[in-house]
Amino acid sequence: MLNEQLRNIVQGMPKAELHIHIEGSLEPELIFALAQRNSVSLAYPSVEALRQAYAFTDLQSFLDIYYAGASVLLTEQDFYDMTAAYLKRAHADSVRHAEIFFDPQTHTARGVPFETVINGIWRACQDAPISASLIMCFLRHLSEDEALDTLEQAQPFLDKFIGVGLDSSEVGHPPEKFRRVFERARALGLRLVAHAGEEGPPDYITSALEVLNVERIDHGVRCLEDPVLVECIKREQIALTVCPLSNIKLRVFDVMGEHNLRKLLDAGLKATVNSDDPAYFGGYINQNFVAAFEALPLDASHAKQLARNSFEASFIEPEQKRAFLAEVDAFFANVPAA
Ligand code: HPA
Ligand SMILES: [Zn+2]
Repeated sequence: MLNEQLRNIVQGMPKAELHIHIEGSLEPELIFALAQRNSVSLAYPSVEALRQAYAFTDLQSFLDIYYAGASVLLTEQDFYDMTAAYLKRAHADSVRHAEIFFDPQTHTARGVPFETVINGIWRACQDAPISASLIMCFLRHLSEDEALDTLEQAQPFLDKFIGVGLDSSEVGHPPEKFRRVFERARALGLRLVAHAGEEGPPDYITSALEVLNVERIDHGVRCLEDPVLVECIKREQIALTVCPLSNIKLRVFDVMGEHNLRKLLDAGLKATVNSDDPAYFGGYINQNFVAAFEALPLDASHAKQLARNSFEASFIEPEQKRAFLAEVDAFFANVPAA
């Protein structure tokens, strides 16, 4: 059991969340409520039955259920309600700022208009108790032409999102498949991130950096297999948005005690802790901190480092960033061991 002082520290410290798929925050109860509201029929008879299906063996087995869950989202209000619920939950976890992924192709493929998706999510961010911005992800199992088409559809909404990312099935869909669309996004002034090195090999991290020019790597835990890559990530101060509970549920590591979060920090890498898909992986951001700190040799000094990393790695304006970092330092001023 985590001692009470350390638990209070990780729960109360100001933090940013940089790796959260908004569709992955859709709780089974809300899936059922939206299915009823929209007269959508579900393959599961009850909330409990749906929750029982959340036994994953790898990334793909999760994605199949995650896309099925998202099928209840039809109206702007649905997207608003889902996002507002996450933001309220994040606020309770002392999250001051969130950079939220959304997957428009999951919805446009079902006939939901692009503007319905982005307007609902964006409006909830405007009404939120915390600072929040959006990152539009391309589904890597689809073609680059489809990603280019999505970026085209997004052009009238460039004031509503700050960057683009790459998610969904990793192995067999290397970053270089999306070179042109990332080049185009960069020319539009968008920030760039990509999932790499979750299930995929360290080479995918290298090509996300070298071919796509991403500024942050989502997951990236497999980087430790390649010492040259580790040196590069360290030199360039590339942040890794690590998701401990996700990595256990999707069997990237067998048990939390084998997670490499402490090793990433010891290697001097700017690792952060995030929830990925909290409704599916058994916990929001603070539960990720608690689970990792319970199983690994991490103390108050690591908590402070992780809180600072989360703001340093964020895409907020420098002045706001300095203010958040000062808030972290003030919080830890009363913690002797930090
Ligand atoms: O963890 C993830 N990996 C890849 N794609 C995803 N889409 C939602 N969550 C994930
Ligand atoms: Zn993810």
